[in-house]
Formats: sequence, C-alpha cells, structure tokens
Amino acid sequence: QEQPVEPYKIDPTNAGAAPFAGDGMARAFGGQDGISRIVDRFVTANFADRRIGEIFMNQDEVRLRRVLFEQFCYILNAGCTYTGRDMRAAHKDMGVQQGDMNRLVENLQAAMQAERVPFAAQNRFLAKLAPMRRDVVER
Ligand code: HEM
Repeated sequence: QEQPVEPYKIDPTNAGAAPFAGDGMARAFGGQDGISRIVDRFVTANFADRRIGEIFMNQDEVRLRRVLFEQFCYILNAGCTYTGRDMRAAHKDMGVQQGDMNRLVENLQAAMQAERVPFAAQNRFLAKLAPMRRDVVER
C-alpha cells in the first residue's frame, strides 16, 4: 500500500514535459498495456540495481510504480493524466549524480528494448526526459 506524502498541488505540468502530439508514440510503446510493462520492468531493475538500487531502497515503490506509469502514459499521449510531484520536489536532497542518471537511462533503454519499442521512438522519448536532469541531478 502507498504511503502518504506531504500535500502538493496536483498539476499535469508537474510531469516535466509536454505530451507528444498524436497517437504515434503511444502506439510505438504498445499503448497503456505496453507502458505498464515497461514501467514495471524499469522500476524492478532500478530497485535491484547494484549501482543505484541504494537510492531507491526504503522509498515508496508502490507510489513510484503508479505515478511513473502516469507520467510516461501522459507524456506519450496514451490517455492518462499525471498526479505526482514535480521533478525537483520528487528528487530533492536525494543526492542523485550524473552517473546515477546515466545508469537509470540504461535501465530504461533495456526495458523499452525488452518490450520491442522501435529504436527511433525510444530515442524520441529519452530526448523528452533528458532536460529533466536539471531538476534531478544535484551538483
Ligand atoms: C529523467 C529522469 C527521471 C524521471 C522522469 C523520474 C521520475 C520520477 C517520478 C515521476 C517520481 C515520483 C514522484 C512522486 O512521488 O510524486 C520519482 C521519484 C523517485 N525518483 Fe525519479 N526520475 C528520474 C530520475 C531519477 C534518478 C536518476 C534517480 C536515482 C538514481 C531517481 C530516483 C527516484 C526515487 C528514489 C524516487 C522516489 C522518491 C520518494 O518516494 O519520495 N529518479 N521519479
């Protein structure tokens, strides 16, 4: 079950990127079912990761699976809204470094590859997420 968090204003722009137009990206990711499988693989990989798993340990995995699905589904324009926190608030004081971000991207690439997302669509999605490093990585 999900743990309560400090109140915050719900706003889909908290997702940190504007959704893609049209349904091409949603289809490339296999719709909500495909996105759900990718998020599950991705979250499982991050928690089990030898290099970044420690950052995830003791965090709310149930909530993370829910809102990360919402975020991906929203950005891919697959018919969801995002109810989570903004990226700066979500990663505050976590000490995430650039190397951690690179590792997380590798795990996401592996999850998309496993679900046979076409390479061009993978890269379009990663390009949408890339600017979020400003709000995630501490320097
Ligand atoms: C573009 C890159 C990233 C995106 C799009 C992203 C997305 C998210 C989202 C949507 C949440 C949940 C927000 C909420 O609970 O309201 C979250 C939380 C979290 N993220 Fe990220 N994240 C990114 C990078 C990273 C990196 C690099 C790490 C560490 C290696 C990380 C570790 C975490 C952890 C541990 C939480 C749970 C926080 C908590 O439960 O309080 N994230 N992230």
